[in-house]
Amino acid sequence: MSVKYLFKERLEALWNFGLKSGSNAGEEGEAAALGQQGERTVQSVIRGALPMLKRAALLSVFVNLVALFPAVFSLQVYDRVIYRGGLNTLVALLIGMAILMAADLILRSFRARVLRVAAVKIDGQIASDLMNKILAIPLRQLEAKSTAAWYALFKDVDTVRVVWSGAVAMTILDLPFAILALGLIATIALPILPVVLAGLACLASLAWYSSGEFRKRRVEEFARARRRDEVLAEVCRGREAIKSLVQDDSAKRAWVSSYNSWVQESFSKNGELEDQRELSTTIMLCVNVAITAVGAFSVINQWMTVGGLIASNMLASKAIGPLAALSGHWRSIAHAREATDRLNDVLAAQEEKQATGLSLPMPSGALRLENVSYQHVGAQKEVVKTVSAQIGPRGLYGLAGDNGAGKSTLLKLLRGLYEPQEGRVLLDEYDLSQFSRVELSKWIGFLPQTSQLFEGTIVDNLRRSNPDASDEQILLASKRSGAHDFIAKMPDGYMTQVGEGGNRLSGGQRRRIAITQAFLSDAPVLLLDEPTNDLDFAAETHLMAVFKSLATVKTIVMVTHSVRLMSICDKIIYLDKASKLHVGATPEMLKLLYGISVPKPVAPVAKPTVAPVTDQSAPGGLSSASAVSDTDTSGKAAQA
Ligand SMILES: Nc1ncnc2c1ncn2[C@@H]1O[C@H](COP(=O)(O)OP(=O)(O)OP(=O)(O)O)[C@@H](O)[C@H]1O
Repeated sequence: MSVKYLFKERLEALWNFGLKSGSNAGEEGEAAALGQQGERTVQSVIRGALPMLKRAALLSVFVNLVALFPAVFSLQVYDRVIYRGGLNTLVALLIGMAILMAADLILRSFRARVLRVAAVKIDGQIASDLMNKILAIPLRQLEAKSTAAWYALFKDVDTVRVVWSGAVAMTILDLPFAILALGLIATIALPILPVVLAGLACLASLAWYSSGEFRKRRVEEFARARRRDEVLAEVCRGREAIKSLVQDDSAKRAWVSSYNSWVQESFSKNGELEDQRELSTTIMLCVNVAITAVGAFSVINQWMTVGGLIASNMLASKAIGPLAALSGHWRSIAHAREATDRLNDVLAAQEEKQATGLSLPMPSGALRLENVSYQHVGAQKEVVKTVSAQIGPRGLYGLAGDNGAGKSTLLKLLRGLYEPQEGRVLLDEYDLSQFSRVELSKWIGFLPQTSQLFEGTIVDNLRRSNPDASDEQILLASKRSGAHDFIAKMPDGYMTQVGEGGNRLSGGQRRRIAITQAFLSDAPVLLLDEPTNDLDFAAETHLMAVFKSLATVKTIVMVTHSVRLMSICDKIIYLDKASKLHVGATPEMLKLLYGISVPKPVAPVAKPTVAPVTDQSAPGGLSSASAVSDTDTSGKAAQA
């Protein structure tokens, strides 16, 4: 290693004050973002940043010491240079001050840099812990808060970071040095000391008076700002409904009400704060005037020098400045404390089941509900109450029931997304509650009721649900869902950008991509929530054949209100209003429920457009090229 390199390394270490270089700090943040850090609280993250904060405090010692020198300089200039005509002394003092000013600049920029790195560490770790936590919290807990409330937690991270590494931290670091300035005043201008102490007492009372929110542990303005943001988020999400159903007035009313509530509080509180700020400025001015008056009297009586008067005026602002600034920082501190409590609550929240790590054989796909009950957060009663049923292995099951009967909830219980409060859900002999969500995804494919795509290309979205999927698997799943037809016709094909939430695609196109995602799993169980919603007749026809074919090797349970779709099911599971499950063969159930006979043929199941699917446990499974033929979705078969 060359001397030059060593020197450079030492210099970098000195510049970084023993911290890792900027790029390493980034890597640290990245590692944290990937969830490689253990569980934490906000306090433990701050403790982790303490070495940096201590370095900033150490630098503050030097910064504050250097900051006393201009006063000493003035003292020397007035008392020695002017009275004795000591030009040489002036030059020497000027050189000394130039060196000190340069040192001051370097120390300040070091301190700012150390605080910046501390900010990255604090923000990076809390934000990544929060993100990991949000991803690990059970769906039930996630649903208990609004989207905007989860989003606001990241603003809380900003608040904590700013307080610990911004102006508030600097003020707190500067506070103890008021004593140093007072000591110097006592040495060079003792008669001035009582005036400064009186000023300090006034400012301390003001700081105490203005700390109401800090003492109450609540900043009302920010609580109202969060409510305003929640309304705003809802208005933005519902923009299509607002436009098409002309809900402008109600949207505006909701926004105006939340906005007014926030603005009223903000206006009155900020008015109070401004008054306090003005008062502290007036107190400081009064202190200056009093110092000059008392100083002049003392100089006349030769109790102190003119230099002492000038210097003590400068020192007084050093002594009382941080305390004056503190009155303006209380709300930030109070807000940071509230934010810390909120973040700690979330960081301590119970997580989903961790992976067992066991490599178990693929189940056959037999689902069993044993006296399962489930109640949503905030609901009055159970939506599913002591239900039992045996589903599969293999076969196509239609899950029917009135709106709000609990079908989607039941499907999520079967997927292990909700854990029953009573009873068990079993897949073969395994209780689902022992496995992680990721482990279950290998056994159970799922299609949610609403299709949610994310910004990016079609293929990015497909890979989200199975990052290991090969191009062939993606192609086959797309052909199976019927998505390939429209994707292939797009100018950018699978690389087409879908836009925010998939808004550049039609509802039916989004649905087909969501179905492709479900098909990308090689699981023996497929749970589909209203799969053919938004689909045209031909696409539904195509999928009916696919489902029928897949059901020879998989257990498929689909929630549906479509009698056409129900008619191809082997069995219908009906969830009634009293949360009772009725399972029966399709013809009998359709007659019983809707008073209709199965129209024959409803779907072209006699001549499937999908080749029979081989046992999915065999290598290839869904990806088997023979499983799907290039399907005609024109609906000709249905018309036949
Ligand atoms: N996240 C939730 N928090 C609180 N209550 C919920 C939640 N999700 C659903 N519910 C309630 O549970 C009940 C069943 O909802 P679910 O979505 O399971 O019904 P569904 O049978 O699928 O209805 P639909 O046919 O209309 O889709 C409804 O009364 C609903 O209000």
